[in-house]
Amino acid sequence: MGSSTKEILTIAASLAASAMLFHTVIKDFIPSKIRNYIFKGIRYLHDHFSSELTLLIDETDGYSPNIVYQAAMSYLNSKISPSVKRLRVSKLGIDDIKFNVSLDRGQETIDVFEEIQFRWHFFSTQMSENSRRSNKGNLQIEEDTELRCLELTCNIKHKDKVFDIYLPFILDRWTALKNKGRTLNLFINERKIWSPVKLHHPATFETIAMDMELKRTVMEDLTKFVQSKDYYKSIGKAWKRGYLLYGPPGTGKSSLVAAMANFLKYDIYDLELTEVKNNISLRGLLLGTSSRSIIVVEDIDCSITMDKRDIPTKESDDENKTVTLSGLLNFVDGLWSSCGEEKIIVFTTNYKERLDPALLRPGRMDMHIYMGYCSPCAFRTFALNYHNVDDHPLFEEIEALLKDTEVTPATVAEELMRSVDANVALQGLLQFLQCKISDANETK
Ligand SMILES: Nc1ncnc2c1ncn2[C@@H]1O[C@H](COP(=O)(O)OP(=O)(O)OP(=O)(O)O)[C@@H](O)[C@H]1O
Ligand SMILES: [Mg+2]
Repeated sequence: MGSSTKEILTIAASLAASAMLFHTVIKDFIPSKIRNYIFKGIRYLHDHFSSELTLLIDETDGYSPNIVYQAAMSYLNSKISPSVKRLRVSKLGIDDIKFNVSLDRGQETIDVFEEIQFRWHFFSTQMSENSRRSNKGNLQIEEDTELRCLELTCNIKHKDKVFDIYLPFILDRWTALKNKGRTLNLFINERKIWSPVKLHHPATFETIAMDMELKRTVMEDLTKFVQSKDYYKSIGKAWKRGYLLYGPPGTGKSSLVAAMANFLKYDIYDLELTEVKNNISLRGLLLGTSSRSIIVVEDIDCSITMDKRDIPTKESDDENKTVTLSGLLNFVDGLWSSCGEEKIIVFTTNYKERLDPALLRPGRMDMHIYMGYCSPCAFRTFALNYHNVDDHPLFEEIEALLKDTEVTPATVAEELMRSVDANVALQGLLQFLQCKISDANETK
């Protein structure tokens, strides 16, 4: 190629690039139809003359999270170039030494890897779903959805390196980080998309105060589950396990879910059913959960109307209007979960007796775990964890009172935290229990 031709191409490419920049500037002033028309022309010019390779990495691949996107986001957070002018900053716990810094939408950063320059651009588009129709012609969803995307650009001559070295490197790094347990995520459903936040729940099986035998059974059950891939395959069942945690408020059900996640190094998907519009959205969300995760539906008795599971006269109508128990149970039975592996589903409730029998049927939830009022054994766990005390003259009296009254572990924990001095804290708990019992006797 002659040098003048090269110059022309360079000028054309930079003109196209400036025009693309122009596009972002004019987007507030020109109607979207005209803007898209102009933009298509500009993009054609740019792609035609440019020697750049551009990869678009969407946050989701259909319904499933795109792990290339997740890995790249995690990688970029540690690679933000000093010239970036808009950053998102967060800190989850006051004890966290570092700030979590990430790119804001619309920002670009440069990463140099093996002397090759890679340009990353983080942006999002608003997809209006007004016009999305099901194959039966029904309007499915009327809301806007934000689609987040990363754009990776480099010289086209590095195409092989991008696919053979750079992206695998980013993915390996992410897998290593995840396995170290540093990046457990808690996903929360916002409309039809899962949003991750870092899971920083300190609960572990050591800190959970519950019957020792039951604790051991749960831990063994989980350990057996993760080692049973071949077993599930051989019996033709989806590799998943269901737990129903029930008991009064403040007995540690949510804490146990966090302990399970920390024990297995699994992410948690906290499924808020009241945020889900219909079975179609529910299906999308469930398909969007990744393997090695715990899906939790808290207070299942409140979040789904039990009688909604009756088969509707027009099933498609019902699918569009509401979330039904049958929609959820289809998943529990493995119809959709067979798309992913190694999943645990947990339902929690304060009122097991209010649950639909369909949910309690043998074989549906593999284990029913009762989280009850504070037992002497649970109290000893708290005393050890909070005050490093495994024996004390007041233990006998406290344990005798705990057998006579119903106090939640949350209340006992609160009483024991009132003082850093073990003697004072235990004395306080004793007085609290004595008052509670004498109040109860008076009202009889
Ligand atoms: N069994 C327990 N072991 C350890 N800590 C507990 C236990 N139960 C309660 N706690 C403490 O009490 C707090 C509340 O407990 P948690 O939220 O797990 O209860 P829950 O059973 O999920 O309540 P709810 O039914 O209201 O959701 C926790 O932050 C934890 O510190
Ligand atoms: Mg809870």
